[in-house]
Amino acid sequence: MQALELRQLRWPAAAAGLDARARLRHLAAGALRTGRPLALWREPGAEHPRLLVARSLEASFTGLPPALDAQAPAGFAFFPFRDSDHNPALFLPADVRYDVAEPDAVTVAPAASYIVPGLAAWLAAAPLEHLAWHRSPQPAPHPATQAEYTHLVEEGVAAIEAKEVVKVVTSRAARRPLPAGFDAFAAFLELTEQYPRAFVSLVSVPGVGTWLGATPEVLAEVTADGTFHTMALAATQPVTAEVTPRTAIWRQKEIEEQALVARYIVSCFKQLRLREYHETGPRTVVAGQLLHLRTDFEVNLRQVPFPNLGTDMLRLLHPTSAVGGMPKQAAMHFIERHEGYDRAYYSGFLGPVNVGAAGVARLYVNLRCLQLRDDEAILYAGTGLTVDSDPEREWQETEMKLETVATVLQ
Ligand SMILES: C=C(O[C@@H]1C=C(C(=O)O)C=C[C@H]1O)C(=O)O
Repeated sequence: MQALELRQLRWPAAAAGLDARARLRHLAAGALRTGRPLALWREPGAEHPRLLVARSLEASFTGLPPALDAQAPAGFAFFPFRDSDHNPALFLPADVRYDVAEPDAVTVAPAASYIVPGLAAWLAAAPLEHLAWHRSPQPAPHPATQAEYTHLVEEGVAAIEAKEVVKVVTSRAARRPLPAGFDAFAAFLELTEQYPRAFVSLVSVPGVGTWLGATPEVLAEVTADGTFHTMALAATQPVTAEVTPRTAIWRQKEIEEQALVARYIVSCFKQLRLREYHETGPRTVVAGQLLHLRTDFEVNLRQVPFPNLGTDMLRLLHPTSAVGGMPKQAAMHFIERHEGYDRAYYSGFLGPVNVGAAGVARLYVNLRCLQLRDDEAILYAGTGLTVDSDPEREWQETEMKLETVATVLQ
């Protein structure tokens, strides 16, 4: 039904000289200029990026995590680690869509028909050189020194020893200067080239800020063939000449850490009384320059009496024990008391719901990301702790994770 109401705008003759990526950039520039939220993303394995522009910030505020079913509104979810006034939960309605795979059309939803005249004029306007990305009005978070992070890890290990938590994921922010002439749009395209298997995104929202990242972690997916998918991703080591997915050896600590995440997912299925899931793994997978252990969970939605499984699982899963810990509430409490900075949208989740096709949703954990500020970027990374964690190693692990997105700052 929805498709019938969508309106297609054609690019005018004036835009004939712009290729699809230049058009993508031009549409993003228009959204920024008119103060609208936008999301650019490239799904793992997909050739082309997509763009979604919401008609307004007000229309993008939301409460509950999105519903993952074919009848739910189409849009792009952008959720913080923890909701707050500074970091609102957002669902950008799919008011304007552009898919580089269909370079000649721009699709406009009925709710945004009032912006059609302005948009049509913009399509014919000359492209801008410089894009003014939305900025967060919040102060930059405190970047932890190695001594501070060591202390945090020690406190985490002590909390595990005291049986306050079984696992906790600590994290930190790091500040890096932006190279001269840094262009976030070009950086987004660079990440899509460098990490073909990651979910690469650039989200910019007025009053909220601009985030760029390349994440390896699916939170909740519903695909066109009616499959629900989630994963337990944890444990980290660098790829080297000797250590590849085929040869990697994992320590007991890492195996246990990942198993806890997998067990948490199974406990969510149990809570919903679902038994018919397929579990594959754990396997060693590559994410950029890093290796992780991953277990995949799949449910054939056509064979189980759970029409809302995707929606229910999303609400149970976030924040997963891969970014918070276990038990969930105790780990969240530890993080709030000890971490000493605002994670904002790092380790939240993001992704499209019903955008490419109705009934298809792809939500990812927002990892390996940075927040863009006036002349610097804030990078974020965390590590899952267990009773055997060594602060020096955990620091090194955050350094390696920061490098994934830092490649665009060189
Ligand atoms: C927390 C992060 O990553 C998560 C934690 C991991 C770990 O502790 O080994 C591995 C993958 C992710 O689930 C991050 O990238 O910041």
